[in-house]
Amino acid sequence: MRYGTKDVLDGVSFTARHGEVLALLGPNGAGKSTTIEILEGFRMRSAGEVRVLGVDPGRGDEHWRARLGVVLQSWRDHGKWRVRELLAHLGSFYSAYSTDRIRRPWDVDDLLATVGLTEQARQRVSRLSGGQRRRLDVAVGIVGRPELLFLDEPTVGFDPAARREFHDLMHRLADLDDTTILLTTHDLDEAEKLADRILILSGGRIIADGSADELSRRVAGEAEVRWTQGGGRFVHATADATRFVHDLFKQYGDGIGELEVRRASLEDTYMTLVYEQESGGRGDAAAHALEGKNG
Ligand SMILES: Nc1ncnc2c1ncn2[C@@H]1O[C@H](COP(=O)(O)OP(=O)(O)OP(=O)(O)O)[C@@H](O)[C@H]1O
Repeated sequence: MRYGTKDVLDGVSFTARHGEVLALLGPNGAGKSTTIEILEGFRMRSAGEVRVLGVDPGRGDEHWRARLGVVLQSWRDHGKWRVRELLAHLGSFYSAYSTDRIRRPWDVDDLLATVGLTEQARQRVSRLSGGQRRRLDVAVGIVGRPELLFLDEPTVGFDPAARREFHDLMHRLADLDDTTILLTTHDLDEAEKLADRILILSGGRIIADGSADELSRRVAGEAEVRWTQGGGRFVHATADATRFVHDLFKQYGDGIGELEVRRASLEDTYMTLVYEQESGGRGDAAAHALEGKNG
């Protein structure tokens, strides 16, 4: 993707498998929204090849669009509508695209309960709180029972309970309905909890692609083992924590207390990779190492 003379995406290449949850991470301005907008068919790429549900998004028709769900970063229309009316209205668009396998749209009362807006059903959209508004955005995105769902920073403004409910909903969509989900987030904890696979975009390129575990193991390498023994506290860094703990118990048995194994968090991994890329250092090398291991 090129804006004017500036390349903002370069060589971005990935495949999402059916029913997979993918999180797109990266610093501000990395190109996450641009990537998602190209896949949604909202923005025409300058070059390259894209297929979404088998179709080039630049040429997607209404039938194709009805199979997608989109939750945008900020969506501030329809303030005068009441919540239930708005969902019923938007849902009615999808009934023509109902199939034997996927009944469209989602029953409105079921959907309201699912996103936790039953009590607000008769309220005007303009009177909702920020978090309730975001729940409505999610409801709008899934009312057509999409096969593929795009979410751009879905949980900004959610309280911890709403965040957890949202994570449960995403798991349900992916596990029960086989929905493929692509989301962007700046919340690394969220990415770790939700995503089967994480893509890190930095400077318009994908610098890492793998599960949270794979990324932390391959990049940071070492885990930290802590324990107490004979009144002392110990810390040891090792690439093979399982074997180390096994040997530790073999040697000291019941003498070991307060055992703790800490892998590098996704945040550690993310910071390392992005720093390497931004400093023009080993980012590419790390990405290639990952690609090689992903095989
Ligand atoms: N319409 C546009 N015209 C010119 N440049 C643009 C346009 N839209 C985005 N850009 C530039 O493209 C780059 C990628 O922007 P994008 O919004 O995709 O990043 P992002 O990763 O989603 O960032 P954020 O985390 O801040 O939402 C940025 O440098 C931005 O300034």
